[in-house]
Amino acid sequence: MGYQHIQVPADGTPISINEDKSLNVPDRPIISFVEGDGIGIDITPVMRKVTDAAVNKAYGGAKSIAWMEVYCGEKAAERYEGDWFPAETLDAIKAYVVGIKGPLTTPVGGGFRSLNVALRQEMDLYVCQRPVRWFTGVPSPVKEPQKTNMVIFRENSEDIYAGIEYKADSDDAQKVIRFLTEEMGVTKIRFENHCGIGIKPVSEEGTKRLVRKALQYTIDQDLPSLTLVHKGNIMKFTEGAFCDWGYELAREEFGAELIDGGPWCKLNNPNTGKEIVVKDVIADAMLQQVLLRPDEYSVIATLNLNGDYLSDALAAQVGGIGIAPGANLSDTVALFEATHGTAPKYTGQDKVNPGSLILSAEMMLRHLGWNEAAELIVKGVEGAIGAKTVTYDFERLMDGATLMSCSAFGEEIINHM
Ligand SMILES: NC(=O)C1=CN([C@@H]2O[C@H](COP(=O)(O)OP(=O)(O)OC[C@H]3O[C@@H](n4cnc5c(N)ncnc54)[C@H](OP(=O)(O)O)[C@@H]3O)[C@@H](O)[C@H]2O)C=CC1
Ligand SMILES: O=C(O)CCC(=O)C(=O)O
Ligand SMILES: [Mg+2]
Repeated sequence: MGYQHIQVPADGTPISINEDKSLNVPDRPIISFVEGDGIGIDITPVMRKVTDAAVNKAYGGAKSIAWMEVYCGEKAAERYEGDWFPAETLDAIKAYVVGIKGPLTTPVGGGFRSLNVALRQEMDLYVCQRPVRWFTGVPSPVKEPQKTNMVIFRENSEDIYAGIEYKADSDDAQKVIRFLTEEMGVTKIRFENHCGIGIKPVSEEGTKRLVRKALQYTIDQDLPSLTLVHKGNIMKFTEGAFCDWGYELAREEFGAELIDGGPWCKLNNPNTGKEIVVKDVIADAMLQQVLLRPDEYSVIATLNLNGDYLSDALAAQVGGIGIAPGANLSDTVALFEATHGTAPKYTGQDKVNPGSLILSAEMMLRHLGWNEAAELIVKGVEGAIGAKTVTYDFERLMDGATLMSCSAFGEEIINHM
């Protein structure tokens, strides 16, 4: 395939997708990566080095990754005459099936829309999966961080996050406001003048495909519960519908039965026979529940914006967004990325924690079925933290720790594999 700026590694082989949607992973798969803006320049090379070291150690050279750089954000704009989101980047990520990305900048209040959200939408990466677990020794603001062990399934394509919004005073905003007031009988827009408008689409199909993935994951990983997190008491036909459709799916597709007349329900794991409870919690209450009673929650399915808030909040409980990994998934394509952003004040200082992106690569290795290499990454991270050789974010909260740069922390991880 001829690309303008993307160099396809001649010695790699593309991953292909089997009819049942499983992956056909060659011994030297081509994996696309976006370096990312801001601290992307610091963490992405470290992630690649650690990943290569884990793969090499696990398979003694029999397997390796052929990295293929693709461009998005500032680095794309430099190469593609100001185009921040080149079409060939999308084509390549899709064509090569599995990729990993550093964070990308999004201006607040104006400028272009989020490139991160655009990547998810363009490839219909409808699941944002963000595991939250504590690594022994990581400084945490809670007393018992080991009790926090959850996996967030955040709907990644709909909600207010989809970016359908109109600027105050624009013709579009005024048109929507006129439609609402004149044709829909809306009387509750408090200030119609100088009023921005956002739209919150939440569909049955969008909800069910997300909850289906979350419940299947709960079954596959033999976990005790799935919690639907929503603000359905206030936003009844969007967040409330998300909750209703989630329960409906559990009952109709997974055979869940009501507990005490519902709406909570339960099913037996078809693989292990263990009980799985499907429950719901309203989003504001959930933010205090996860702090006070974290061990009562396991898998979480939630809408896009709630999932965004919840993932940073939960990450803080287990040590911060320096070690908060994630994956954006469709039924075929997977694009792994950290939970955090570009942390611009630290750009190029070789300072920040590369852990989030490294643990995103760990998820990627499991996605490829390369579990031995993934285990080595976990071992390396645990070892480096256990030895208290850590980056500034942990060092400032740990007694007796040795401050490591971003790249030196990567080396420590490799030394502990
Ligand atoms: N998926 C993506 O690409 C995302 C992109 N963004 C974008 O990133 C930009 C900056 O957003 P901002 O709100 O500042 O959020 P960030 O997540 O970039 O940073 C917020 C703070 O989190 C801490 N932090 C972040 N990354 C790390 C790390 N690797 N190691 C240690 N600490 C870290 C730092 O805290 P401290 O100051 O305490 O050291 C930092 O100041 C925005 O343009 C935003 O839109 C945001 C989130 C996701
Ligand atoms: O796209 C962005 O700039 C922010 C996205 C974000 O915060 C997230 O996905 O967690
Ligand atoms: Mg976020």
